[in-house]
Amino acid sequence: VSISETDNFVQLNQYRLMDEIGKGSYGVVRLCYSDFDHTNYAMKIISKKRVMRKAGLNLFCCLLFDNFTITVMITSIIGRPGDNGKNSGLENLQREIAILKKVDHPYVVRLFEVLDDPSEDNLYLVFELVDRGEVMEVPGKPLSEQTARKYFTDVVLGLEYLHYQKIVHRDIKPSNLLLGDDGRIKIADFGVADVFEGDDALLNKTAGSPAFMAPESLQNSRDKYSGKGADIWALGITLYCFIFGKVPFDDMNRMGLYEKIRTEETALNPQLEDLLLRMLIKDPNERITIKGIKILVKSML
Ligand SMILES: COc1ccc(C(=O)/C=C\Nc2cc(OC)c(C(=O)O)cc2Cl)cc1
Repeated sequence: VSISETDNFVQLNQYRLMDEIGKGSYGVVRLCYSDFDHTNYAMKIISKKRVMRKAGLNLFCCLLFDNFTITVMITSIIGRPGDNGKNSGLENLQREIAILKKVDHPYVVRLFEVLDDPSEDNLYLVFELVDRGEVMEVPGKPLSEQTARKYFTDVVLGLEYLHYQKIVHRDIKPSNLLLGDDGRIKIADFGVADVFEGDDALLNKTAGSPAFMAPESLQNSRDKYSGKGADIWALGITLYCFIFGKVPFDDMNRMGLYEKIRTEETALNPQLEDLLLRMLIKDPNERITIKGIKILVKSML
């Protein structure tokens, strides 16, 4: 990887890096332009050190002699029982890249190239640019029902493809759904995705974003839970976000949030829906009255 800092932009091989267009726990995504094919791409920049640290690896120590940097990687993988160390940072990264190389579907983001200079901390993933970025902000402006249904259908087909390929995504949420100029959705971010054998992934650790975690993944029992089922739950929370512009379960405190996910009925309970429908009856003679509303609300409380 030849890196040149001329003027005020970075050139990586044929790619000229431009504005930052995405940011997350993984690192940043920058818009980049290729001199080869005169096309824009999205470049995800991942710090290998940060990935290692995040995976609970000990620090490596770097001894500097003269101008040589002899990096002695003294790492001890703090594996959790049953992890058999597969969660070390670089294994995570290799798994993510292997999955990205395997997927090929109109509703899943496409990886074109990986630029990895062993002597460099950064790893560069070159993706197709999905022009309009994240489908929506959460909390944010709800989508119209028609738009919500359109996007939801794309995600369902994209997720069906991933499950068919024996991949569970494990972090389905609006910020990982990118919107193209063609109005189609692409599922992105396989940072915590997993491949499985047989009919389903049997998981025992949580992953992804707390507000989208399935209740069965938050039980204190050691029982394993279905990876596909957890993706479907996250898809449900995502659809709720499309319609209401916010997540159904929220709490300042992580434990409080988990309790709500485990126990609280989804705010859109049938009675609320029933009340809404009765208030929105076109025919005023059929429409619910204040008296009727008070009876319904009382039965809801
Ligand atoms: C306003 O215009 C915009 C156009 C494109 C973007 C954009 O692309 C953002 C994130 N992109 C990505 C993120 C990923 O993970 C977190 C992955 C992955 O790891 O699969 C791939 C991509 Cl592309 C943003 C704004």
